[in-house]
Amino acid sequence: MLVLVINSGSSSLKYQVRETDTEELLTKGIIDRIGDVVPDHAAALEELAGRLREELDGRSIDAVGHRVVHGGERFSEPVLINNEIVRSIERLSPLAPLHNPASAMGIRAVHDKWPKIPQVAVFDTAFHRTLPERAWHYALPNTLYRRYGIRRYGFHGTSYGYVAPTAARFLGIDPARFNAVIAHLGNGASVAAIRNGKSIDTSMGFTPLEGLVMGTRSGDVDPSILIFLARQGYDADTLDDLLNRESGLRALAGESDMRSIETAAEQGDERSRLALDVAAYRLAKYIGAYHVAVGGAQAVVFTAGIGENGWKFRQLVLDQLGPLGIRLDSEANLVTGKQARRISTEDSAIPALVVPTDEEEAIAEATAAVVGNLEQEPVF
Ligand SMILES: Nc1ncnc2c1ncn2[C@@H]1O[C@H](COP(=O)(O)OP(=O)(O)O)[C@@H](O)[C@H]1O
Ligand SMILES: CC(=O)OP(=O)(O)O
Ligand SMILES: [Mg+2]
Repeated sequence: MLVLVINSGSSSLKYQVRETDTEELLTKGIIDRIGDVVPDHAAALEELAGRLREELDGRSIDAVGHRVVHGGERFSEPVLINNEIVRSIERLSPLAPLHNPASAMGIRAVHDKWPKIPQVAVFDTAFHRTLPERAWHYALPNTLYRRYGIRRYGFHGTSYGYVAPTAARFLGIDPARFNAVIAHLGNGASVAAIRNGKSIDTSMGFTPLEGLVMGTRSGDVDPSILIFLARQGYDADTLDDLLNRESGLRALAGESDMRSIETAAEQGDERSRLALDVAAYRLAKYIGAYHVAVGGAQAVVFTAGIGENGWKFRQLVLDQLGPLGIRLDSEANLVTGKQARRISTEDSAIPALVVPTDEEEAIAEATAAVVGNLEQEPVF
């Protein structure tokens, strides 16, 4: 089945076309500067359609799979999209302001352009539906959960669902018996505690803001800071911008891209060094905590842009994990590439791994599975 995978961001649309029967990647690319050079998602889709006509040699797409970040409590599996499902994704927009609105626009644009192609939504939150209540319930009045759905949801689940079994198989462990701590470190970053192959805790919460230091997001802060700032006159939109777009590495180093920060730190820039320190220390603490949560991890796994490529950042984190008996193999840590690999020494008490994620492949497969099982023509 020829599946177009779309990962819509607020200002970009990343796409891949995959033949799921042969696992072949036919083409991939990104259309960025939506809202600027490209006016909107409909225009981005026109651009994409033009590119696909050239790149696919007249072959036509059978299904479209979308990454949708927030699925709330409703979605625990990939679903065939219809109008009611898009509205449900739109209703969840306040809970993932950087992500859900773009997904909904992408879905509507595809429907307007190719009304007959079945579309599937694959949710970042779905993999975390196994969190026990003690992990998802905040210590807040229960009315907030009942009235607004305020609880921990967790994100990057499509990635964890792909990386966890891959890491288990790499180590020769049954994926259903695998205990691990996995760090997904991209623009957004989170950690997941995996016990018996399932998510039992994760650092992102009600929205993708809690937890680690990210490119432009603060991660954990004392909530009183917000109360204090509100009393200074900061309104909700200003706080949203502050925490989601102007904090994290950007606030500490003046720059949100890890490559530039590592280079600047190398050249002696103090702010960049502090940014790396704050981010690595936060992650090391989470790994220690989740080692306890999973009842003893059989592996610590790094994935996504920084996790797969940022060897200096990995070193900063792993150098703090001596108390867990983890020993970094500095040479293995320099190996690059798309293969799963061990970066700890033979005598490390827990293996540290790099396992490249492939959210698009996971989305393509999930999409083909949903569409392959349809008994009748879908109605949007
Ligand atoms: N060689 C590298 N060394 C260090 N960091 C890298 C390297 N390549 C990519 N990154 C970092 O990975 C991050 C982006 O990760 P990615 O998973 O692509 O993010 P997203 O999918 O959330 O946009 C950026 O901070 C980028 O600087
Ligand atoms: C959920 C999330 O933060 O996604 P991303 O890392 O793609 O921003
Ligand atoms: Mg990502």
